Formats: sequence, C-alpha cells, structure tokens
Amino acid sequence: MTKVYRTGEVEVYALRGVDLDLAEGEIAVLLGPSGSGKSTLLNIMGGLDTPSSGTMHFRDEELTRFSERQLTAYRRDHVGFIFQFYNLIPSLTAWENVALVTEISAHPMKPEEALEMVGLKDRIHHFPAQLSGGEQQRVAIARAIAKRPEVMLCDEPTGALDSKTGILVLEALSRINEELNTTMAIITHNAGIQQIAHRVFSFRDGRIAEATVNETRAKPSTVTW
Ligand SMILES: Nc1ncnc2c1ncn2[C@@H]1O[C@H](COP(=O)(O)OP(=O)(O)OP(=O)(O)O)[C@@H](O)[C@H]1O
Repeated sequence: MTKVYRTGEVEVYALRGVDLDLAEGEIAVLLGPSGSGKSTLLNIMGGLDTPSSGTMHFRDEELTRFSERQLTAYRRDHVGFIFQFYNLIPSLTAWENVALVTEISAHPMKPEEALEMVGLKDRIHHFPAQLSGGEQQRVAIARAIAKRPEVMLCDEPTGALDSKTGILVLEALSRINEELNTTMAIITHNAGIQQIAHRVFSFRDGRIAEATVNETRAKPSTVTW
C-alpha cells in the first residue's frame, strides 16, 4: 500500500509500497528512523487512517472498503491501542479508567481481571497521579485488553520509560500475547526490544527495508536500553 499526505502544494510520501501480513498471535516489532512511515502504517492497521492506494484486510474482511461506521465498529471491537503517553483520565481511578471501556464492550473482562493481568492488582483504586509512569502505562494496557481485542497496536509503549520500568510494560504485553493470543505490532526506538518479537521489520523511507524472523526470542526481563 502507499500513503501520500497532501498539504497544499506539498506531497509527502509516508508509505511508498509496504506489504505486510501479520500472523495471528505474533509479535511484530517495527523499527526505523523518525519519519520512515511506522506510525502511518500502524494508524492504517488500526482503522484510524486509510491508504492512498492498496488494500488492508482484517481476517477475510477488507477494511479499505469499510464505511466510517464500520471502521468505528472495527476499532471498538477488535483493536487495542497503546501510545507513548497514557491518556488516562486523571479524575478516575485505575479501575474506573478501565471500566469506561468495559461498559461499552460486548464481552469484556472485569476491570480488576485486566488490571491483575498487568500486575496492578494492588493499585486498582489509585488515581493516575498516585502511580508511576510505568504503572500508568500498564493501566492503559489493561484498558486496551479489557475488551479482549484480537489486535494490539502499540506506538512507542516504552518511549517515556526507563528500561527497568519499561520491562514491566513489556512483560505485561508478552503475557497478554501468550495468554490471549493477541496479535501485536509494536513501534519502538529502543532497538533492544526487537529481541522479544517473532518478526522484526525495519522501515526506511516509507518502505520495509528488512524483515527478519527471530529463531529464538528473549524474555522481556533480559532486554535493556
Ligand atoms: N497527517 C499528516 N499530514 C502530513 N504529513 C504527515 C502526516 N502524518 C505523517 N506525515 C508525514 O509522513 C511521514 C511518515 O511519518 P510517520 O509518522 O509515519 O513516521 P514514523 O516512522 O512513525 O516516525 P516517528 O518515529 O517519528 O513517529 C513523515 O514525513 C511525516 O511528516
């Protein structure tokens, strides 16, 4: 697929021909310099943006034929998003932040179950300001997984964290991948994180310059950056 952004006279080629097929239950890590197209691809996979040419599928459905309404349903029912900043509501507790999502989902986990999965059982009644950055990110992950999405799209999930705290976030993602078989795409600038992936895609100038398969994967606890 390709993606061209036009602002006035200026055309920016964000994706110049990317072909990617993620297998169910795999962790894909996307690496590459700033501006190489990683976020653009993630946004298209999440139904937040559309390609300029080419098609995007989820299972046997073609997203690129979806109406806005269908895209909204796709995002709500199938995709969990994690960003560098946690976007929690400051006036709600961890439990309440997660419950906001479970209230509008078809087959959600209980908020406490999702928070337990990310190791925050003892923090469920804390407000975001009472939690560390890594804990806040894990609340964001609990919120994303509580609706049991098939796909998790993570844009720099550890970008604001040191490696010690970031590891807890990676352990949470890895546990979800193993226990719920959630397919994951993780954008990162921390090259060490590629060791936890099944496959690694290196972006350059809107293309996948290199794709590698990890024959052996590292445990999140051994990763550093
Ligand atoms: N909404 C937009 N309008 C115009 N140009 C855009 C838009 N979004 C992205 N771009 C441009 O497309 C190119 C690819 O951007 P993208 O955010 O996908 O890169 P990236 O690899 O994710 O970078 P980073 O690691 O800095 O997030 C960049 O040149 C960027 O400026």
